[in-house]
This record gives sequence, structure tokens and C-alpha cells, in this order.
Amino acid sequence: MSRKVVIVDDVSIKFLLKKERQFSKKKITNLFSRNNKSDDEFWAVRNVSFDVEKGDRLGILGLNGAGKSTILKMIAGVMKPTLGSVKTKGRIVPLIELGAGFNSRYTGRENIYLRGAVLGYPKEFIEKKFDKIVEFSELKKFIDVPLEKYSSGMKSKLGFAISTMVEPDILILDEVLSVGDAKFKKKSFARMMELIENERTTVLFVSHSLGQVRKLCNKAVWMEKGKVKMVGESKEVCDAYANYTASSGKRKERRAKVQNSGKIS
Ligand SMILES: Nc1ncnc2c1ncn2[C@@H]1O[C@H](COP(=O)(O)OP(=O)(O)OP(=O)(O)O)[C@@H](O)[C@H]1O
Repeated sequence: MSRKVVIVDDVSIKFLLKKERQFSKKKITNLFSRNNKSDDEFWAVRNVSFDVEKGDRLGILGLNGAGKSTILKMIAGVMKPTLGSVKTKGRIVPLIELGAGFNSRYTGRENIYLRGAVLGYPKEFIEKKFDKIVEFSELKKFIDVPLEKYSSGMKSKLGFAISTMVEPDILILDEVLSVGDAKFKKKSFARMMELIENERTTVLFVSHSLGQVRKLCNKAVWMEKGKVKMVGESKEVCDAYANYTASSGKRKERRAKVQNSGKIS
């Protein structure tokens, strides 16, 4: 695998979109037929390939529903591709869904150990990191309170603190730099820069903020409707994506003007 720590090779994933069953005569006939295909198949990601090298910071860009989070989930091993393969090297720490990997009945303290164990870190390692995690999360006062009493912002802070303080080989972040208050956002960004500068951590990062991708990432993938539209140097991909979103914004504006010009005010 050389310096490559993530290889996404011709990956596709299919979901079945469950539909509400209405017991019409046709549906009942379908239920009894052998070829009952009343659920629609939906390919959320199709034939996606890219590599990530050690120390890379890869930004994943794209409009809503483009398949960005699904790709991250397949790399994190949370979802299995229907076709193709994902290979990874090193310990992966995913921070994908708010509260994922936490048990809401346990306290903040217990959840730090729980999450550490789930990620495969020994108890002694988490003990060493514990104070730093609590300090970064700004949750000292609440650390022995069950998580069900935490706000969503508090849970995000704890999740971010754990994920970035354990110094993962591969850190996977989905939109997490947009959580918390302004002060915490600034601190999170600085922590990301620290991780990036030591080049031991490879970062895969989904964001709707082109500014963040430009600052943090050296490579980028632009996804569109489940496929890779462009992959390469972050600057080039960000420029192309910015042009695309600006021109599609202008097209929408023009369409709205044409539609409105026919309206009676
Ligand atoms: N478990 C699932 N079952 C069915 N469809 C799914 C499932 N997970 C994702 N999808 C669909 O797959 C597509 C891609 O979703 P995904 O969350 O990866 O997009 P995204 O690019 O991360 O979007 P956003 O920017 O809005 O978060 C969407 O159309 C979504 O509805």
C-alpha cells in the first residue's frame, strides 16, 4: 500500500427505498408474486475511486445528497459497499454522526472510556488523555452527569475532544467544524491545524464550507449525484466547485426572474 492509507476502489452502494405499502389489488398480487420489487433500488454512490496518502487532508465537496457522508461511512467501516472495495491502514477515528458511539445513560466520564474502548484504545491510554479531553471539551462541571442531560452542542464538544485528542492515524470528520459556539469553532479549527501540522494524522473531511476546505485540505474530491466529478489538488477542485455553484446560482436567479416577470404583482 506504500504511503497510501486509504484506497477507495470502484465503490458503489445501493439502498432500498422502502415505500409505504398500500394494499391495492396490484400490490397484493405483487406480494404473492416471486418477483416482488415494490421497493425502489437507489444507487447513492457509483463507481467511486480515489486514494489518500499518509498525512493528506482530503476535503469532500458536493451539494446535498451527493453521497459525501455515505463515502465517509464506507471508509469508516460503518457501511459496506455493495460493489468495489475500501482498504485502510491504521487506526480510524470517525466523527460522523452526533452522539454516535455514546451511551446516553452513561456520564461524560464513562462515555470517554466507552468511546476509547470502542475505538480500540487501551484503558491506560485513555487515562493519560482524560484530563486533556475534559479540558478541551469545556465540560468539567458536567463530566459526571449522564449524557441524556447534555445539549447537542455539549455532545458534539465531547465527541470532537475525544476524537482529536487520541491522535488517530486517520480522522474522519463530517461537518463537525460547524458545531458549538464561535469560540469552540475557533478552538476546533486550531486543533485541526495542530493535527495537520504534525502530519501523523490523515484527515478526511466533509464540509459545505469552501473556506475550511481551502485552508485545511491539500486534496479534494467533488461529488455529484453519487459520482466523482473531480479529484485533485484542493485549490483546483475548490476553484472549479466555486465556479460551478456560482454559475448554477446565477442560472437559478435568471430562471426565477423569467418566471416572476410573467406574474401579476
Ligand atoms: N440508509 C439509507 N437508505 C436510503 N437512502 C440513503 C441512506 N443513506 C443515505 N441515503 C441517500 O443517499 C444519498 C446520499 O446521501 P449522503 O448523506 O451521503 O449525502 P451527502 O452528500 O452527505 O448530503 P448532505 O450534504 O445533505 O449531508 C441521499 O439521496 C440520501 O437520501
